[in-house]
Amino acid sequence: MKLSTLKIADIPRPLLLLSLLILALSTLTTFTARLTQLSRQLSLPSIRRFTTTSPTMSSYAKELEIAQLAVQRATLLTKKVFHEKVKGTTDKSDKSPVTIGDYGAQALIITAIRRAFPHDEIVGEEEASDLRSKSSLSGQIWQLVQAARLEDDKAEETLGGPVKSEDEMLDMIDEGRSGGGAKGRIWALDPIDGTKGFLRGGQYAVCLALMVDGDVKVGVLGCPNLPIDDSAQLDEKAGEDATDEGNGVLFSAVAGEGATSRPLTRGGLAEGKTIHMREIEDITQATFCESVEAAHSSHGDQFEIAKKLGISKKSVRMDSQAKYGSIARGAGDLYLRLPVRKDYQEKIWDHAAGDLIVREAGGEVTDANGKRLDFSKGRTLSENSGVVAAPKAVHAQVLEAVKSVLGSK
Ligand SMILES: Nc1ncnc2c1ncn2[C@@H]1O[C@H](COP(=O)(O)O)[C@@H](O)[C@H]1OP(=O)(O)O
Ligand SMILES: [Mg+2]
Ligand SMILES: [Mg+2]
Ligand SMILES: [Mg+2]
Repeated sequence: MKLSTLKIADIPRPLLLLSLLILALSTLTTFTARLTQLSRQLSLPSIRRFTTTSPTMSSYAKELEIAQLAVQRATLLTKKVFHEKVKGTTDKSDKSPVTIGDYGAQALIITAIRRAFPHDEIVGEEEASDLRSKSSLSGQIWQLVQAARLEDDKAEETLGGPVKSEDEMLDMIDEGRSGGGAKGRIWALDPIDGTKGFLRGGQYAVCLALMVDGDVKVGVLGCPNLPIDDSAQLDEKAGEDATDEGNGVLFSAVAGEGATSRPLTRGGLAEGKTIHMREIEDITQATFCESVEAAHSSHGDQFEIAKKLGISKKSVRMDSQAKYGSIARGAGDLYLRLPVRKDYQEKIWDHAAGDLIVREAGGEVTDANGKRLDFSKGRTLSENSGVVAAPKAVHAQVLEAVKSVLGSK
């Protein structure tokens, strides 16, 4: 029989039904993929939820993978600098320290974001102007950036390959200049949070978060010096004499999908585990975390708040957003950060990832007035004052103690 004379009636029924089924399935798949893409572009969470076909398929799967791999790769560089005696430390205009580790990690992470999401904005802590006039420092960073490769070709390919030249590296650092705001997709990046801890041999974190229309949707924290074991409880020495030997954890969260921890590796991503905050039956037994640096939060107020709650255990002093990660996995319970100075505005990159990870692990994060942290106001949390993070069930009780101590000052 000639093909041109083939009639539908001549095709065997089972074959016809099978062809129709394949056609219907492929049309549905294309339609669903297009709808997901459209909803992402328009930031329509309701459509996105509807089109997510399986509960294990994340709404921000690609963003999460890139963010985790980029942070993991950057920790290869920061770990190397952590072990160097000389860390290329300089002072910024606000007198805070910055090292070759901070610049190198920012260059690596921004390069990965630029390759995967060329239209997204980035709010990064560092900028390259000082490096452009200090060529020896820039050269040292370039050596480190070239050496920081994941030992997994597929992972490197996912990240879009290495930084191409020293000039590109400087340009990438400067791509973190966005002013932030309430519209669109904006990444918040702190390449080394807790630089003072990093220099002292304490805890530090590589922090990255994606905000969409001012809301944090994806958060990743790389903490090379925290124990891998989620159940390792913090003691008062946890923030001191830290090392990455046998340690290193990568925390992550996607809005509405929970929080996860996995060991940091030198290659691809390790298997992750869901993490939860600890359920506190008796607040007097809670472990509370605070900054090491007395200039960053009020140790005096925090002591009074703990006393008011009946907590007699000494606080755990620890640098960086490692505090958020630690309470999110129940290694500690509370994180208090009460302002020392009225004029200091917290930076979004110091809180975005940690805020989401704690909330997704069953916690509540507000400022000292009980307001949610507002990441939509630009590079700083200008509408907030301090941070109070606690398991949901006891947050109101903790906040009451905060208000009572601050109100009586
Ligand atoms: N006066 C301050 N109050 C609160 N945080 C501060 C203050 N000065 C600096 N910081 C920030 O605290 C963060 C470290 O927090 P922690 O003490 O919990 O480790 C750093 O990112 C640092 O920002 P930066 O160094 O970028 O200026
Ligand atoms: Mg920081
Ligand atoms: Mg920093
Ligand atoms: Mg800094």
